[in-house]
Amino acid sequence: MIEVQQLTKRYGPTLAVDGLSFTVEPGRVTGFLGPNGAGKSTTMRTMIGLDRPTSGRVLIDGGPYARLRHPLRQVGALLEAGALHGGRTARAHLLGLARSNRIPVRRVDEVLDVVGLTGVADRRTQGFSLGMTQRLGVASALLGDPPVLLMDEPVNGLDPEGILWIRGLMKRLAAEGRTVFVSSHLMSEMALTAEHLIVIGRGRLLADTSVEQFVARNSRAYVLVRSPEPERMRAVLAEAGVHTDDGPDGTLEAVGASTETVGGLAARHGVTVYEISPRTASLEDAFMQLTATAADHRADQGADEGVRRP
Ligand SMILES: Nc1ncnc2c1ncn2[C@@H]1O[C@H](COP(=O)(O)OP(=O)(O)OP(=O)(O)O)[C@@H](O)[C@H]1O
Repeated sequence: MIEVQQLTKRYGPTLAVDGLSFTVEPGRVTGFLGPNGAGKSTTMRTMIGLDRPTSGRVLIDGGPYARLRHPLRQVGALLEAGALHGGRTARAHLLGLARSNRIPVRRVDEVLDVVGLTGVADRRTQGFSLGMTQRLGVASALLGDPPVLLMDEPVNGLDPEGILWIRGLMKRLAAEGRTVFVSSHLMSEMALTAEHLIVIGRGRLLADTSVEQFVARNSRAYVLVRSPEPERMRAVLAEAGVHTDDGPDGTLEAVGASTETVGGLAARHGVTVYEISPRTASLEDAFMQLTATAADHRADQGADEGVRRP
């Protein structure tokens, strides 16, 4: 379990993380979402002691990271791809980590197998593609068989096969009872991988919710109506108790009605329509809306303005 308690991190005038509190539970993948610059990487770095909080704290399984006796056996982290010593082979890199962290060396072959790098284990990493480097990063994170895993944008740079692989891996690790905390700036990616979501903007908590609830609340279904007489159409729909919002290019969005209802009403009242089509707002739209007021550019702004609460 990871407990973030009133975490604040300031870099000079920039408030990167602003009084953030949430808990990451074991046994499920928790997605950590926010637009660029929201404070995700900073939060994750403070979790493993790479950044010191300005105030507040993070507890990993009840204690601060600095006090963990065998950090690599308690927390595995994939934070920056590419931070490798290029002259070494993948196997040598993992053996070095295993030895310095008192991890049995047999784990090296096990994790190479898990990430699919057995065939290139004795090649120097400087020739590795981004995808292979990312896989080696995952192998390093898994080396100590840790109960807590942190991954910062793990699908970045991966091809479609690599993306499927990492999604499956994260779900498997969570199903084994581990705490799996994964950041992304893509809602659609998290909807496919995570069970729970922590959404932040400008360093503040915007939502702490199950993916199911987020989808149910935010996948707004409506019928798009294109008509040369939109105001008549709006009046007819209103009389039937159907609320309309303005859509793009003079269209109407009939909320919560079926295409049959809208088409039937138009025919009965002789309103000309060119298009009646069912639509669903995408999760990405919902995420953008949630975080819109919390976009970056905060260095010169008051920290309290414009942030929506869940
Ligand atoms: N070492 C640093 N020095 C100064 N400012 C920093 C530093 N690290 C991060 N910041 C600033 O803190 C804010 C949060 O950055 P952070 O990288 O944590 O966001 P993020 O959500 O991970 O974004 P991204 O998705 O772009 O990685 C940004 O305004 C960033 O410019």
